[in-house]
Amino acid sequence: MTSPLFRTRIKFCGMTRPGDVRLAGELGVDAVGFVFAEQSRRRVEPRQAAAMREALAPMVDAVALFMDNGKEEVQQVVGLVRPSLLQFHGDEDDAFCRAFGLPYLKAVAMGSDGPLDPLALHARYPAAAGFLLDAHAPGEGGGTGRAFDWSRVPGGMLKPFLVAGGLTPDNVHDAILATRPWGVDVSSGVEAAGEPAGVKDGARMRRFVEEVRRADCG
Ligand SMILES: O=C(O)c1ccccc1N[C@@H]1O[C@H](COP(=O)(O)O)[C@@H](O)[C@H]1O
Repeated sequence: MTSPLFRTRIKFCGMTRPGDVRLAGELGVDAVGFVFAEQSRRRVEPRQAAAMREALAPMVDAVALFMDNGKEEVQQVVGLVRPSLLQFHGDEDDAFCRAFGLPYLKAVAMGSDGPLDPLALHARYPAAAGFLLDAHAPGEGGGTGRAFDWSRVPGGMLKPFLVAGGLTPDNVHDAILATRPWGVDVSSGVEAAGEPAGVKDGARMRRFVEEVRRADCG
């Protein structure tokens, strides 16, 4: 059997423990995310994220996630944590998102009925490295474990996009076949039942990666 050339990128978000970060690298995950959004149950302090970053394998991206945080706070995180990618979930505009000299992903709320217009999105965020299509409604935070209707992902996205929201080891294979994204992003779906938000489950992390690889071979 020949190996596929294309590989769906994987991001595990909302990391709170160095051991989970280490395992993500060992499993071949492409990026891990640290959440700095004010209201998040997975929010970590910059120093905590900087310590977790030490557990990161080489060639794995550290992503810093914000939702309407102030400029000074983003700058502080950039200085301490040294992420290679930023992710913005709030009302930030393109000028704000690109002001930190790092590539960024802009989250797009897919939890409303309106159609997603790739041209309008590109015009609004011309400097975005890509988009993260997440299940939450406009103005809401993510990380809810809720999925959106994958048939709403339009063809002709002009930039790489990640699908997020309610992904689990049980549905990520179908999500990839339905949307053919550049990458997938998961938080709740690889967490341990009965533990505080942010605590990941090693077996679920492993199975999630296996299911993405299975989709890539399909
Ligand atoms: O994880 C959070 O707490 C969070 C808070 C505010 C904005 C975004 C957040 N997480 C992002 O949401 C997606 C989907 O999460 P889930 O898999 O449905 O739990 C996650 O990938 C994060 O990027």
